[in-house]
Amino acid sequence: MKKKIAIFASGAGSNAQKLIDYFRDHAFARVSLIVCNKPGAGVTNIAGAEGIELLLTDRLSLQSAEFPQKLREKGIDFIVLAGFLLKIPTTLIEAFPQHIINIHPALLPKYGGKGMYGHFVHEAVIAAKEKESGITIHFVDEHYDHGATIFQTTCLISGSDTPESLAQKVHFLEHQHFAPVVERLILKEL
Ligand SMILES: Nc1nc2c(c(=O)[nH]1)N[C@@H](CN(C=O)c1ccc(C(=O)N[C@@H](CCC(=O)O)C(=O)O)cc1)CN2
Ligand SMILES: NCC(=O)N[C@@H]1O[C@H](COP(=O)([O-])[O-])[C@@H](O)[C@H]1O
Repeated sequence: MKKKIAIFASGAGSNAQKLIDYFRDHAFARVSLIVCNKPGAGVTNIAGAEGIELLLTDRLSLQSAEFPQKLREKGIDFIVLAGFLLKIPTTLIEAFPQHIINIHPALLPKYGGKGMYGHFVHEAVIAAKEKESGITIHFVDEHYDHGATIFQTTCLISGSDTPESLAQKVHFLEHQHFAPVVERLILKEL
């Protein structure tokens, strides 16, 4: 039986699309659910185009005692956060211990925590005149961007880089590395 991946996303969904493409016809895993808290977000259109079940949620529903059971009933094995902007509650973390991972568009522990998402991250990195940035893939714990690091890789920042050009460099790294890292985690438990 293939492992079932649920992608949690709130935005455009470029990482979700890369994960879906990577695990299409994959030997031992597939993306079977997309969870989103923003009706109309780009990722909801990807769910429709790909014929993948979409579960719309909100802060209250996510925190309900029923939510983890809902995912279990759908046979979800792994939860992958790809630009999801709500805090994952301990109820869900305890229901999926070491099976919830997140990608952050910077080199944690710097530039993480509440308020550090999307363009806010790249603006802070550029404002600090950092010489490099990158991505961090980590397990999710009850705090933002605090769980154990699984993978990190970097990109150089030039003097002419803007938050927008840095975002493009970081997206390139995300699209290259996220799916293979997810695959290696799943492979470990087969
Ligand atoms: N328990 C955890 N939940 C989540 C984590 C995590 O590490 N532990 N990672 C985030 C993703 N993320 C950074 O990688 C992140 C997302 C959002 C925020 C944030 O400040 N959100 C705002 C609300 C934004 C909105 O609703 O538009 C807030 O909490 O006020 C910080 C970091 C996903 N969940
Ligand atoms: N702190 C969380 C955070 O900032 N996540 C970031 O949101 C973007 C989502 O892009 P996408 O919707 O195109 O995949 C990605 O760059 C991801 O690292």
